[in-house]
Amino acid sequence: MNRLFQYLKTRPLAIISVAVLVLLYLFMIFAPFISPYTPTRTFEEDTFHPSNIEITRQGIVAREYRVLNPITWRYAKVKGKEFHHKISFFVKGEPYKLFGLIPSERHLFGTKPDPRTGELYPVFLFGADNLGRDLFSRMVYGSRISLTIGFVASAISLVLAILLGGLAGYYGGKTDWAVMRFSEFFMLIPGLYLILFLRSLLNSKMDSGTSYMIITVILSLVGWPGTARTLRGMVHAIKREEFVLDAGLEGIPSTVIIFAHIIPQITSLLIVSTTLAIPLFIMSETTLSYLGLGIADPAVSWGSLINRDISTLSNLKNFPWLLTPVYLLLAVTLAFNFLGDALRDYFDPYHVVFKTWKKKGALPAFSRSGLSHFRSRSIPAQQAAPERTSCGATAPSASKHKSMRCSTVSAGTPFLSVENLRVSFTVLRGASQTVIKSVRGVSFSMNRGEILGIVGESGSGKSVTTTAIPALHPSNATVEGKIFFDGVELTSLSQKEMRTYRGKKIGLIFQEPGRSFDPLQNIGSVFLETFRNSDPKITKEEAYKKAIELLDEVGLPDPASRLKNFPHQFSGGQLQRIGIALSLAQGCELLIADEPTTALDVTIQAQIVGLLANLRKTRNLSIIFISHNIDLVASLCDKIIVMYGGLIMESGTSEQIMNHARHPYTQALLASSPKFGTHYTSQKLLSIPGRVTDPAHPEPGCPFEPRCSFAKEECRNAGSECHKMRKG
Ligand SMILES: Nc1ncnc2c1ncn2[C@@H]1O[C@H](COP(=O)(O)OP(=O)(O)OP(=O)(O)O)[C@@H](O)[C@H]1O
Repeated sequence: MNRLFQYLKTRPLAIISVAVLVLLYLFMIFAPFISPYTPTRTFEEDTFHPSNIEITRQGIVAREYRVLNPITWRYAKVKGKEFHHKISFFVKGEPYKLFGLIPSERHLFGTKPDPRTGELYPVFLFGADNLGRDLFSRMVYGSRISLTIGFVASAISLVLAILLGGLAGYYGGKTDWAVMRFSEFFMLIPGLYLILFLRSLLNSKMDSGTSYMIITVILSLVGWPGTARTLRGMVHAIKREEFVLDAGLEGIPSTVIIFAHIIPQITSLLIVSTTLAIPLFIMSETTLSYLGLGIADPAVSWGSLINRDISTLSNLKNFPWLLTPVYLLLAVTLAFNFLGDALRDYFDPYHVVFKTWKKKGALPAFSRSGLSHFRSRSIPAQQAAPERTSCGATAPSASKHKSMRCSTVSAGTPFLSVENLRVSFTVLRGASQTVIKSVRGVSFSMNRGEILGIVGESGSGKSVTTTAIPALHPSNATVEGKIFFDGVELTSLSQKEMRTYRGKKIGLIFQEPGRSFDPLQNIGSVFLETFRNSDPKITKEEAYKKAIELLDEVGLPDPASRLKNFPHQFSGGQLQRIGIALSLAQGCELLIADEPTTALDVTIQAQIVGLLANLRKTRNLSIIFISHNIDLVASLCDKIIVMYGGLIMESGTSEQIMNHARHPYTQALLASSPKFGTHYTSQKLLSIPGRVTDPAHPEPGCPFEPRCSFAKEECRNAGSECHKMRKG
């Protein structure tokens, strides 16, 4: 709150707006005390009386105007000082009950009884209306309806918008369809006509309380669809963000995901739409009241004041003070808009305001309980003193699985072994279901501390193969085969058991690191939550110290000062480093790097590759490195797998693949890769002819056969082994 106040101090218009609104709401709460009279009190002799307050040498006085000009029939000043009535504060006046409870007769200001006549001369701060009622008192009382109706109606419509828009965006499908059609019904008719239509359906003679309730409900019903549709679009987009998908895969309940991950992303939108909706609702109520369909007598609202007091143009010309409620409405609308603008900027971390804050060293921290992406959820297993079992299990939870399944583990067992992996997806193509056979029997293994490269054209099945290891496949996927990780067969684990591995022992980094981070969470708090998940008692200082060490290890310059920064304040390469550091913070043993350098320029690519190579050396980290760039893969990896059409075409050490490639597909890949130092004029860059195989209709034999210049009849038959390779 203090931070918000500090920020608002840098926005003078917002501060003025807050002051105006606070004042108005105070006036509303203390209306009977602030206003000299009740809104229905009439002074029959003073119809259309102008403001009569003057500042003289004697102080603030109410001047008598009770001389009518016989030509204009307007009041004229009565000359002479005896016609002044001194205005006093906390004077006795009409009795009332403050908050309906505390009886009192004191009013903020007024005149004292005339010593000669004992009469109370009326005070008109803004003048009087056609029945001689004090306009100021009526405006103060009118604010009770106008200001609350805006709040209540916008609160109801906001709740409706969050519920319906949120449900539609999050669940999609039939829910989305139903909510959208329902909202369209309300949006088809222009707002004002709809309000008038709904109002006209109801009884025109209602008491004040009923008319207040009815109007609030009508305004809420008309107000929700716009916000709901915007919310639906945002929720729909956010739920596809990696940090939200990851949370879902970790088994976090939908309600937690909605409230911890999604709602915070749309807070700024909600705040802005609420602050903008309030004046809109106030105006709508005013319009209704102006048209005589609003708040019923004897209650007053600003709208009803405008209706009754300025309903004829001659009134406006002769008695301009009757326009005061209009000016007030304008002021309130502007105040809400300025405040809404400032709040939107405060809650938007992308806004330039953060630069100013950074300079002052007072960056606002957006701590969001429960917010994190999947990297930030667990125990740094390596740091948490691993307990070794006879089978070599390293974490306590892993040892449980180990005890069940380690009978197959022997001394020479590879760290990771994938056996005959098949992954297919059932999708709708047109009206019929199609099975996409993305991975069709892939086997490979790697040792601890090894770096394995996977190359192949787009769609060859590299990502599907590797995301199957931590079971990151969607619900329409069917996975067959076995995956042994450190002796534990992963495909037999339940989702709950899998969480011990996914994002923890098995870390992942992707092509676009920015998408794995919650944009509203600064890096320091991401690390803090990561460490707190495993050690709830860890202090902020300890967590930050560890985070700084890790960030230093991955080569982020000046890590201590960067903890306060948000994801958008880092470059792609820096975010990739942070992602790696977060994986390490959770005790990652196998890092799957899916095209981690594709979105980076060559200098940064080289730095990230250097970092991975270094981590393998210092931490004995095992890495699977996926890339289209076969030269880059060869520079980093011990072994390379070449994939195409969901199959391994060829595998071997980097040296074998680069210098003695035997499969025509590998040779074609190498030929189509530009060589460093070669000018395009001296070496023609080749492309592989033909179209990439369709995984919905895979070839029975070698998938490369239709594009291969060495293809023979036998390549079309069952079996994918290349005849060139068979010949040795
Ligand atoms: N969820 C899914 N539903 C249907 N098909 C999918 C799904 N995910 C992947 N595929 C298909 O599986 C095949 C292999 O995809 P994969 O992402 O593994 O390719 P890739 O080799 O990693 O390509 P890239 O280099 O472009 O990332 C592609 O044809 C892809 O369209």
